[in-house]
Amino acid sequence: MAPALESGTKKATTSQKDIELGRAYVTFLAGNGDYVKGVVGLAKGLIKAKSMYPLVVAILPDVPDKHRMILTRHGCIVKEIEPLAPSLQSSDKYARSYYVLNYSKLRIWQFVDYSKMVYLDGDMQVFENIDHLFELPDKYLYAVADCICDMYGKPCAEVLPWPKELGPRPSVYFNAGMFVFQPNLSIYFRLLNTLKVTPPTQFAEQDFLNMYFKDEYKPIPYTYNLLLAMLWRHPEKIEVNKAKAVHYCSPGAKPWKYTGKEEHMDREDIKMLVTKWWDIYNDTTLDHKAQGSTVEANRLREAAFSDSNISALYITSPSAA
Ligand SMILES: O=c1ccn([C@@H]2O[C@H](COP(=O)(O)OP(=O)(O)O[C@H]3O[C@H](CO)[C@H](O)[C@H](O)[C@H]3O)[C@@H](O)[C@H]2O)c(=O)[nH]1
Ligand SMILES: O[C@H]1[C@H](O)[C@@H](O)[C@H](O)[C@@H](O)[C@H]1O
Ligand SMILES: [Mn+2]
Repeated sequence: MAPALESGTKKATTSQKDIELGRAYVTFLAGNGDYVKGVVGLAKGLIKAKSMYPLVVAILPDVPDKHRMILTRHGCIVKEIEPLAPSLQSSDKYARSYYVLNYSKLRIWQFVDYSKMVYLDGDMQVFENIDHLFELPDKYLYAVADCICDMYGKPCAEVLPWPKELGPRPSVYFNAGMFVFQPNLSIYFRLLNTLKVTPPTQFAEQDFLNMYFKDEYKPIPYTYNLLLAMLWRHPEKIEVNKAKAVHYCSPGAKPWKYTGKEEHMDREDIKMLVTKWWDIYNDTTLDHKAQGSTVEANRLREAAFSDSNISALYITSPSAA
């Protein structure tokens, strides 16, 4: 069963202790294109939702200085990572050619200054506070099922094909655009070693993570990662107006280059969600807050972790599970 998640049950108040717990959101940015707009939008969305945790941006070396500075100005903590790609060759094509980049996402398991993180794709937006996700019991990987009609029964017709090279199909396939996890160096090195002997597949690191975490994965409600395709695939499973986090992942859906021309993109609900994204992106009052509260929270957090002994203590802290 998906664990109960109630935003209303825990009162969110920022304190030094919360910062010391080493919690942060994390996203991923590659290249010099306009995904940086997605990350800025996300940073502002988290501020608007009054999240008390900072946004770390794991960037590849090809992100230009100009973009790094924009991110810092919006209160993000920028951390450069090395590119990572599978060493084995495969004749399979990726579903989209750039998906190969996403294997670098596995580097975030090395961010052990943080005890728990919520990963969000740069093409996601947060419309409500989701800080309570950090309260989920340790030791599991939490994510939203990717288009499954019956979470505990048979996958629906549109379910993504499971590559047979990766062994038995997991009982539920999750979307890797959002997940709750714990950075951990032994898991990190195991991920890297496993990648060395795993052929690349259509959905790149998403397939890989589904394979690797199939026994630790726990589904959480769709509201934490509303894949736009759910609007036409399974409207009965979602409540679009109540979505806490929306994932603009369908072709043509990226708000910063939305034209409405691609298939499904002229739907009224899509237009509404794209407008909501722009409202946050264009809201300059959220820039002002980025200069104040979030930057200050980040400063305090960095100060809390400046003593490596303290951070080592958190890394080994016992599981609440
Ligand atoms: O040029 C790029 C391409 C991607 N990204 C980053 O990589 C993330 C993943 O790319 P997409 O969001 O375009 O991918 P989709 O959401 O369409 O695809 C799904 O499948 C992918 C398979 O690799 C990933 O698992 C992804 O998280 C999952 O939601 C982006 O959000 C962004 O954060 C960049 O920064 N620059
Ligand atoms: O996992 C996939 C992937 O994220 C695609 O980019 C998206 O278009 C699909 O809707 C989703 O099921
Ligand atoms: Mn995405």
